[in-house]
Amino acid sequence: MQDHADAALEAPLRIGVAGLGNVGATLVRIIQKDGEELTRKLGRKITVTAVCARSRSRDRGIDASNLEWFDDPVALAKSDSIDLFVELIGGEDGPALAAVKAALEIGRPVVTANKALLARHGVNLARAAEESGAQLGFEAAVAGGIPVIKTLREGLGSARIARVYGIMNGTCNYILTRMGNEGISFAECLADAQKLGYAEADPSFDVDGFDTAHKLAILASLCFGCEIAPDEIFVEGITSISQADIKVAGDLGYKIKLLGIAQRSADGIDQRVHPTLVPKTSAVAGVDGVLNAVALETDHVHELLLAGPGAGGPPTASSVLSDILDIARGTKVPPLGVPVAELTPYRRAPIREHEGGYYIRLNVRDVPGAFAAIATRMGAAGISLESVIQRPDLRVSEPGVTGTESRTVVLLTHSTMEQTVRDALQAIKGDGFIVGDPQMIRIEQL
Ligand SMILES: NC(=O)C1=CN([C@@H]2O[C@H](COP(=O)(O)OP(=O)(O)OC[C@H]3O[C@@H](n4cnc5c(N)ncnc54)[C@H](O)[C@@H]3O)[C@@H](O)[C@H]2O)C=CC1
Ligand SMILES: N[C@@H](CC=O)C(=O)O
Ligand code: NA
Repeated sequence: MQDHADAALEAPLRIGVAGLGNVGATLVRIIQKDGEELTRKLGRKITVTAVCARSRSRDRGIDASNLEWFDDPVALAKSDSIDLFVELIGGEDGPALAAVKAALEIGRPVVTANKALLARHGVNLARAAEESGAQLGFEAAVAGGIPVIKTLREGLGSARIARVYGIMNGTCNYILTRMGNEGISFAECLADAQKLGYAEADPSFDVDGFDTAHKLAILASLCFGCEIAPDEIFVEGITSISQADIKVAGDLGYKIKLLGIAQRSADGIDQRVHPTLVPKTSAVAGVDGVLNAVALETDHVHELLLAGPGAGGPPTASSVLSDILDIARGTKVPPLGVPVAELTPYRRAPIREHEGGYYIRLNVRDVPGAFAAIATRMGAAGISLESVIQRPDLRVSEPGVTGTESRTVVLLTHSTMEQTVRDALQAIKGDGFIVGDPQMIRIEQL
């Protein structure tokens, strides 16, 4: 009791928030609404005293009457009128970078949800934080509301992690889930994800896989103690996934998820992001809609799966708030789990050919000899097929081809080297028996 009474006498923690969009405005609303309860929990008052936003007149559902307004995020970051700076502008460079750097350089704690910024500049920002003794929190940057950064920095601090994988983009998971469950088009699902505040300002970061890659690069650094290396990641997005793929995969016992996977090997670290067929019985297959899941395979606790909301204003703002509370409590942790000098240079595992099963969808011309030619190419490459399915009911339109000229054929391969599959498909395409490009999706037996 006495401790709390003493702590209540501490000066309030004055927070400055730059960026009052979806996450920023939600954060301010939550702190304004729950302020008294937070103060009771913490034994110290926390309050948003200053903000920086593009428009002063927009109604964001917040009480702006006592807020100091800044037009320049760097001026806010450096202002003596705040104790902690929150960056919710977004973007890997520009004002977000300038403001975060400015705050850290003067020893001011920073909380950000900006994974693009951290993937690109995380090591330098962690170094700046270390040099000035400032704390840098970014729980919201990876898997929205799931406390995965805290788990890695604190809970699993001593574990050796062999592999981290998961669903790390709420927008893509939401799109794939609704396309599958409701048969809605990709474009309509994306528009809804945007309306719900899940998507990035530029949604191509979501659907082309780069947002997942940013998060994976940050996770890989925390898991493996290496530098952050977003450019070393193989990235494939979900824009080529059709209703037909989701339907056939479902009939074969799989769901399609956009996974990020980072794996330690004797030669380095392998990181990849791509749509993946996962068995319906796997834990990640049950993670639908805007939910994310991160699986951590460790030496002692084996597999740990953390699941929860991956995007949206309230869960993201709640992760920002939990970083704020940690900083208010005086928790001190190196941003990347270890001092920057301890990070090992990122070493990409040599282009080890990916080996696994493949889902291949072809639009096969309705002419004699087509199937025999495909089977011959597969056999010659030594690719063993688990199943071959003809789906005349499912047509994937290709420019210039009417429905009756081709039929959808799906092949599932047994474990094969990726290059072998690619070469065989190239040869099949060269034979002229298929229309358009083959669809190829990796299968993971999780
Ligand atoms: N929306 C989500 O579910 C999640 C978002 N994030 C990250 O949180 C950050 C914010 O995301 P959202 O709120 O969704 O984006 P948003 O686009 O809704 O909000 C960003 C706001 O910053 C403002 N802004 C731009 N330049 C500015 C400047 N120079 N000064 C002041 N304000 C400026 C924009 O006008 C906008 O209102 C991004 O880094 C995003 O990647 C992270 C996890 C989840
Ligand atoms: N656009 C992102 C937001 C959270 O990081 C997503 O959809 O996951
Ligand atoms: Na998180």
